[in-house]
Amino acid sequence: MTAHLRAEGLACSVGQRTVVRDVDLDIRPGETIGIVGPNGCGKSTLLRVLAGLRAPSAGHVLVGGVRLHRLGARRRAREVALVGQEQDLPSDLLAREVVELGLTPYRAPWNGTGPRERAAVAAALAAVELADLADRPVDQLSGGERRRVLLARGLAQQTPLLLLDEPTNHLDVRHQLHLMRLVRRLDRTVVLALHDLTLAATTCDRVLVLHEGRGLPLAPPCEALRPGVVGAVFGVDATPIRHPVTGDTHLLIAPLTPEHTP
Ligand SMILES: Nc1ncnc2c1ncn2[C@@H]1O[C@H](COP(=O)(O)OP(=O)(O)OP(=O)(O)O)[C@@H](O)[C@H]1O
Repeated sequence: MTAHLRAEGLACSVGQRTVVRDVDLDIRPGETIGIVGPNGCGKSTLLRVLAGLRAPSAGHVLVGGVRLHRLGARRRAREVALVGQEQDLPSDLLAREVVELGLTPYRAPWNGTGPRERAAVAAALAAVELADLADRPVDQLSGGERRRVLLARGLAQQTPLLLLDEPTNHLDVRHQLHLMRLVRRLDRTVVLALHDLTLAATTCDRVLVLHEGRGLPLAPPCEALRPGVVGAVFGVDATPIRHPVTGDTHLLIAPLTPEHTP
C-alpha cells in the first residue's frame, strides 16, 4: 500500500504571495522523506499542496501517476492522508470516534460501524499506544495524547501516501522515538515536516530542505543536512556526531559565532 509521489516545478502560494517554488520531487514507494526549513519557509503550505487541499500556483502533483488535484475529494482521501499541525477536535467525541473519522472515505452514507471498522480503529489506536484511552472524550486528553489520536486517525485512513506536519510536537522523547520507528515500519510512502534535524537525519531516507523560497534537491540526510547547508539555512553551527551505541549520525547544534551565544 505505497505510492510513488512526483511533483514537477511545484510552486505554492498563500494569497498572492509565492511561498515556495521550484520543488521537484520523485519519491519512491515506501520512502520516508523529511521536509525541513526555518519557521515560515512553507513546509505546512507545501504539505497541504501535496495533500491536494491547496492548489499549486505552478506545476503539479502526481500520486501513482495520477494528477492529485484532478481527483474528487473521496478518491483523493483514499490516496493521501494529512495529519496537520494544529487541528481542533470536536470536544464531544471519544478518542475512538475521532479515529473512526479516518474511515469516512470508504463508507457509504449512514453506514454503521462493523467489526472490520472497529478492528481498524483499534489497530490504529494500539499503534500509537492509546488503546486504553479509546473511550475517553478527546477534551479530556493531554496535548500529546490528542496529537496521537490524530495520528491514529491518519493511520486509519489507510492511504498509500501519509503526510505528517510536525508529528512529534507535544510528544515526550519516548513517544517521539516510538512514532518515528512506527513511521519507518509502515508499508506506506511518508512525507513529514520536522524541526528536529537529528530526527530527520536518523529516520528519513532523504530530506528536502526549503531555503529562501526554493526546494534544494532531495538528498540523503548526510548530504542534505551537511554543516554548510544547515549553517546557511538555519544560521547555526551543526556538527555531525556518531552515536556510540546506535551508530546513527546526530547533529550537535550550536550558535554559528560566539556573539550569538545566549
Ligand atoms: N492564512 C495565512 N494567511 C497569510 N499568510 C499565511 C497564512 N498561513 C501561512 N501564511 C504565511 O505563509 C508562509 C508559510 O507558512 P507555513 O505555515 O507554510 O510555514 P512553515 O514552514 O510550516 O512554518 P513553521 O515552521 O513555523 O510551522 C509564512 O510566511 C506564513 O506567515
